[in-house]
Amino acid sequence: MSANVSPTAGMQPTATYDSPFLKACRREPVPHTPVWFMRQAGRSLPEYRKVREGIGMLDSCMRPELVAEITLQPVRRHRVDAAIFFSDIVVPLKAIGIDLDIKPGIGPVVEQPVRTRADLARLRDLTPEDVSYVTEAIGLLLPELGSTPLIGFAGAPFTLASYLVEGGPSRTYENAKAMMYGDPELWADLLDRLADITAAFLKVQIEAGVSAVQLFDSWAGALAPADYRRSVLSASAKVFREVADHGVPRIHFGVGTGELLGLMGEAGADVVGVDWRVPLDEAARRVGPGKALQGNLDPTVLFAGREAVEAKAQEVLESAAGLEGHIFNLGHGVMPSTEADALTHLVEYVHTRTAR
Ligand SMILES: Cc1c2[nH]c(c1CCC(=O)O)Cc1[nH]c(c(CCC(=O)O)c1C)Cc1[nH]c(c(CCC(=O)O)c1C)Cc1[nH]c(c(C)c1CCC(=O)O)C2
Repeated sequence: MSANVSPTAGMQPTATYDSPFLKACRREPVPHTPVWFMRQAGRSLPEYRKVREGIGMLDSCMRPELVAEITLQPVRRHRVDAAIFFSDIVVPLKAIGIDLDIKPGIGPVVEQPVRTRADLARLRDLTPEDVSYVTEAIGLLLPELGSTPLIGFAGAPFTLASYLVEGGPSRTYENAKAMMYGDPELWADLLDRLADITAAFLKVQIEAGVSAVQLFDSWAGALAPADYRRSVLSASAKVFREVADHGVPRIHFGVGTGELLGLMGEAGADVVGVDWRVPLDEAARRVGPGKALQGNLDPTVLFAGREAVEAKAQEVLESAAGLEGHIFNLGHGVMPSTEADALTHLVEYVHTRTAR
């Protein structure tokens, strides 16, 4: 049984359930604004670079002890309010047999892109046995984390499709969008398959004991709102619906999604992640009532020195002052060359400034 089942499910609240991060997700009062960073585990940490030496990215995701160690590193060093499970959005695709790799400095590369109806057959259902190393790693992590919540995650159908159809990272998504505009039926079936795989992957993590889940639709900002509504929203909404009755908060995040925030709210998450382009008070108006917000310091601010970091963090806190439920984060992932100490200081700063 997971350590953070809601009291409405008949369980006693636990220290994890009462953590600032989970309280903020539920829009309850918090002792201080909780902080965590997307990509907090990664190349910004010398201890990460050390343990990853000579081990490929995907290989490292399949070694439970290494996954647990890497997940814990930023919690120990920065005292963030949540851990994020060390994995990657393409892990479930690899686990069902898609021939792909994560190339250093490039990202996920798919050997044979998905372009035709026949290619869909390669996307079989994901079973818990396909990712037993994930369940095992979460089992190792929970006792080590104590009351610090663990966030599970998956890639959203559109972002996964962008890698599968393009065959790798893209700036224009021309092949993916060509399928979306040119063969809407095939596109809908592809996104529906990916929604099932994503929901299954999130359920594995929830059953293993994660306290919250985040759906990364990192590249959804490439879409016009009308196309997002017509061709993407229902697949992401299906993922949120599938995990709705598990009692863990669901976070929805994308980059460059200012014009999509209302629709992302409609997709059904409890918390919406916002990048740095839209101030949080304006984001709250766009997302609509009843949802917490997560964000949104520009990750490049961390290169500008302490004074600038504090001033810009203060701006984020001020624009969040009227919100019910704010989780402090960056507007996108930590950049690899970020000074680790700048992140530690930022956590301390937000905790001190918001202590109530
Ligand atoms: C788009 C996307 C991917 N992966 C992910 C996303 C969505 C988040 C986002 O928008 O950034 C999600 C992801 N990938 C990773 C995490 C770990 C958890 C954390 O946030 O700390 C998470 C949440 C580890 C990783 N995933 C990857 C790394 C870097 C590889 C390494 O350290 O060797 C890490 C730490 C590889 C990866 N994987 C992907 C990219 C673009 C890259 C970068 C390639 C590179 O710059 O080398 C695909």
